[in-house]
Amino acid sequence: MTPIIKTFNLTKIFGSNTAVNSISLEVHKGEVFGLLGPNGAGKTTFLSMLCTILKPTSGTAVINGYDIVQDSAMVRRSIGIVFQDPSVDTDMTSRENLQMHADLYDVPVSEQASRIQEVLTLVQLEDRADDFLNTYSGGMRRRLEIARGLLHYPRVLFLDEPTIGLDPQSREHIWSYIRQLREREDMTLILTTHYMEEADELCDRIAIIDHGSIVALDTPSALKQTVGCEMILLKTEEPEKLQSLLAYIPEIDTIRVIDDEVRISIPNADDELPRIMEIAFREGVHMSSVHLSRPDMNDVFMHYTGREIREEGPESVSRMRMMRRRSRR
Ligand SMILES: Nc1ncnc2c1ncn2[C@@H]1O[C@H](COP(=O)(O)OP(=O)(O)OP(=O)(O)O)[C@@H](O)[C@H]1O
Repeated sequence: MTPIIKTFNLTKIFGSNTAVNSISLEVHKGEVFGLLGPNGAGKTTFLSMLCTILKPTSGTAVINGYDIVQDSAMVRRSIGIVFQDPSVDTDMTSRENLQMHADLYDVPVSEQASRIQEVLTLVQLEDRADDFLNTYSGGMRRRLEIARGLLHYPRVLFLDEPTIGLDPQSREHIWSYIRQLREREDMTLILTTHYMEEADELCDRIAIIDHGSIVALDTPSALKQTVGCEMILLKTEEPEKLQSLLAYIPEIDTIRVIDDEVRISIPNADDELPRIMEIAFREGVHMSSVHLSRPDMNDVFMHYTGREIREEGPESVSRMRMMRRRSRR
């Protein structure tokens, strides 16, 4: 796999605070790569260095073959940025807004009209392209921001919390555009999110950042496997009988009885469940409930950071971040 981003001991220190601590990683071409971490973990600082908004204190990174410090102008041409703060001018239409950005980003004049149409179609805003943005919903504005980040054919698109504050339906739409981008535009996407489900659904690989360092990096399924096994929980009036019937199944890691429940720890619980049900049925063991549980990204996050992301709440996080950014300006 060809890396499109490589970071080498990338570090950012603010006074006595090491916000990003010597991060070295590779992002492959065509990947959707997620950054997860608690508040203040260093995600935005890491992204800001890659986007050439902040200079590293030490270390470096190469994007699309260009060094973020030496060749920052070429890095900027290679990337698109969709950051969280709403930055669209609501007294314009989508088409006018995109036209202005096509000029800013030096999209060749002969290609501008067709490219604008292309990105509008991609985010399904073509029917509303000539309406003023103050008539748009939050989800539509976010879609326009994505379209704008794509105008100049970037090789890498950075999305900071792309669906924060959106309703579930708008979120699903954004997910589907992100998937299409990878397919249609042969693009690499780096996103930060506070939604565990989003990271799980969208990302090929996820890096968990805590206190400025990467504490885990792998595919969502591999990360989940590191934190625990899948479980099948069967309630029955004959738990000991069921335990002895199932005990010989070689795939089972452990099988325990607690009260009226048989608890089976087993990899690939989905695949093994029909066989377990068949044995119980054949031997006449009646079950009052069958429950399948597997570790999710919340368990992974908790395992590696010692914190529950739900406690922080994405909306309050969003507000805090906006306030912080405004106070930095
Ligand atoms: N411009 C700055 N000046 C001083 N300290 C900063 C600056 N930007 C970030 N920091 C500090 O660096 C650390 C990392 O912040 P960063 O915004 O990168 O975290 P984050 O993971 O993006 O958090 P969140 O999810 O809350 O946005 C924090 O301790 C933060 O206070």
